This record gives sequence, structure tokens and C-alpha cells, in this order.
Amino acid sequence: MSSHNILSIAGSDPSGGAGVQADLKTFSALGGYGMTVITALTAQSTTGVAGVQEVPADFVALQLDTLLADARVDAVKIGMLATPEVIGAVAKAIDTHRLPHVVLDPVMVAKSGDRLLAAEAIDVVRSELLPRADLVTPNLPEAAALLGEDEAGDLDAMRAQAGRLLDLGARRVLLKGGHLGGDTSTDLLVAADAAPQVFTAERVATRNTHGTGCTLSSAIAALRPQRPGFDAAVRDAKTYLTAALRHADALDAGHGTGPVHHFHAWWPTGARG
Ligand SMILES: Nc1ncnc2c1ncn2[C@@H]1O[C@H](COP(=O)(O)OP(=O)(O)OP(=O)(O)O)[C@@H](O)[C@H]1O
Ligand SMILES: Cc1ncc(COP(=O)(O)O)c(N)n1
Repeated sequence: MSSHNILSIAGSDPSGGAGVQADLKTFSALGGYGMTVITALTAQSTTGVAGVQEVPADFVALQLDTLLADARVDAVKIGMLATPEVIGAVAKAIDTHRLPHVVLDPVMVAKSGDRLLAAEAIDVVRSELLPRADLVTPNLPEAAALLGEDEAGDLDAMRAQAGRLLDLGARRVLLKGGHLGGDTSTDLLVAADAAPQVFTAERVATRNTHGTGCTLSSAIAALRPQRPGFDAAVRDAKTYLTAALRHADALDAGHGTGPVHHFHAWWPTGARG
């Protein structure tokens, strides 16, 4: 079988831990062929974001239309979008090119606390992108911002908020519980037409968690064309992320919150599909 083309629409992180750099490493490790449309440059390291240079929306549209006039895309991961105008360009491309398996990571704030999405753009993510995504993967602060509510503090509150995100028009929601703390890290997958599923992994004792959200969403996009449904793709993506976290301390990529390790030798060939 020919390989799958996986497109990342996201920002650039020079430190290689998040953004399109993390996405490409993930796609390759999981057997996909990676493509990118870059929405913003960041000046960023493991210690934080020094600046953001947004790409004009019409140039994001030109990147998308040029690529998609030529190449088949089998799944899409959307990350940092920066402005309402860029969100509009991406929403239009999803419709025009009928993009399949769209995984939306609604990136708002970097782990370092720096803003990666204009505050006024949250309404546009809710109205333009949530209904167009096949799966949206918010962390707890992002879910709270999309709903205009306080952050969930336990699994019951996560269930309720995930349900309200479906009410807003999302097809499927993977609400990530990484911010809850504890010995395990638990995420909740809900869909309008299926029973909720809980995915729990050991919490890896590392400070190197830069790009965990980027890695999980791009692993889901890479695996979805190789799996029968999103539940199997999410299960295996979480296994991949947990292994990448376990190997993170082998890297020496800066002095702050370091990246996870996309070292594909530990990912069994059979699991690539
Ligand atoms: N220390 C850890 N050990 C194992 N899994 C973790 C750990 N930290 C986070 N995770 C998992 O990583 C994924 C992303 O976590 P989180 O909820 O922190 O999302 P995020 O804040 O969007 O990530 P990012 O800050 O990279 O955007 C989730 O599946 C979460 O359960
Ligand atoms: C370009 C880009 N995209 C996404 C993130 C979020 O990742 P994190 O929350 O781990 O900082 C980031 N820091 N930079």
C-alpha cells in the first residue's frame, strides 16, 4: 500500500519540540509522509516564546491551495493558527478541498504561558473550526475558554464539559486531562454517536513535556488512516506519546521545559499498521 500523506497546518517552533517540527517527527515515526502549511513563525526555545510573526492569511490560503491542487491528503492536524483571518482561510480550505480526518488541537497558550492565539480568535475557532473538525483535542484550559466556563477539576467535570463541547457542534472531543496532576494522565473521548471512552496512562516523571499536545494530535492524525476508527487511533497515539515522554530525558535540547523524544526504534513496526 502506498504511504499516507499527513498535513500539519501549524506554527514553527525553532526548538523542534512543538509546532510543525514536532508534527513532522511524529508523522515519520508512525509511518506517514509529512507535509506542512505554516501559519506563524515563533522565536521560541525550551524556556519560552520571545516573539511571534504571523503569516498573512492570503499566503496561508496560497500554501493550502497550491499544495492541495497537486497532492492527496489522507489526514490533517491543525495546531497554532494565531489570527481570526488565518482561521477563516483554513476553514475555507477544509470545505473547498473536502479534507478528511481533520484533527484540531485548539492551541491557545504555550506551556511557558505565552499567547499563541489572539484572544478575539477564540470565538472564531468555536464558530468556524469546531463544526468542521472530525476530532478536537483541547486541554482543560482550552476547553474552559471555548465554553466560557471554569476549568474542570475532575473526571466528572471533564465528562460534563466534553458533552457541552459536542453541543457546540464538535463531532468528537478528546478532552486531555494532563493538567489535572496525579499518578496517571487521563483523557476522555466523547462522540455524539458512541459511548465515552477513558484513556489512562502512567504519568511519566519528567519536566520535558514541551509539545505533548502537538505530538498527541499529530500521532492521532498519522494513525487514523491506518486504523478502523478514531478510538483505535487515540489509543495507539497515547501509547506513542507515553513512550516519547519516557525517552524525553535522553535529549539535551535546552535548559527549560524540554521536548519529548520521537525515537522510532522503540515503536514496534507491527504497530505502524
Ligand atoms: N507527565 C506526563 N506523563 C504522561 N502523559 C502526560 C504527561 N503530561 C501530559 N501527558 C499527556 O499528554 C497529552 C497532552 O497533555 P496536556 O493535557 O498537558 O495537553 P496540552 O496542554 O495541550 O499539551 P501542550 O502544552 O503540549 O499543548 C495528554 O494525553 C496527557 O494526558
Ligand atoms: C508553534 C507552537 N505550536 C504549539 C505550541 C504548544 O506547545 P506547548 O504547549 O507544549 O508549548 C508551541 N509552543 N509552539
